[in-house]
Amino acid sequence: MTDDAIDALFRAAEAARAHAYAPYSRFAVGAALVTPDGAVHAGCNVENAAYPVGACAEAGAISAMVAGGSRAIAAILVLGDGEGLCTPCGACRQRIREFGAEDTPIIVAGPEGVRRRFTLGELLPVSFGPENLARG
Ligand SMILES: O=c1ccn([C@H]2C[C@H](O)[C@@H](CO)O2)c(=O)[nH]1
Ligand SMILES: [Zn+2]
Repeated sequence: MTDDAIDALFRAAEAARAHAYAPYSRFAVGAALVTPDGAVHAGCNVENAAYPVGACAEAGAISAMVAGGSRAIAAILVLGDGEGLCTPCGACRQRIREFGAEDTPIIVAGPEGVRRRFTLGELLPVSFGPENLARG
């Protein structure tokens, strides 16, 4: 990925994160993904008074992608907060798996910029995906 492409994802995640609804955790997250044809979709976390009903930023970005007519993630960037790495939770790794590939970049950022790059294969090894259900 070019620096410009990563920059565009960072800015989209930043804009989405500004709208995060996280009154309970006070941990705002933004996520932005790019499809193979270059479309960028973003999402933020949306919490709920019934805590388990809250949704992650990555889930929002993926919903926006599917609603926009795309079904492939070329790369995804997650922008969190704090000192640590805001890597996608287990459920979101599986959500990314549905539309990604082993080598799909998952870029973890903080407010100051990119912190670390992973691939989906690193974060979700030996995964189960749509191919497992393919019938010949
Ligand atoms: O990758 C992550 C990690 C956490 N969260 C959200 C879920 C919850 O609203 C808050 C604290 O876990 O951050 C995300 O949206 N994405
Ligand atoms: Zn998640």
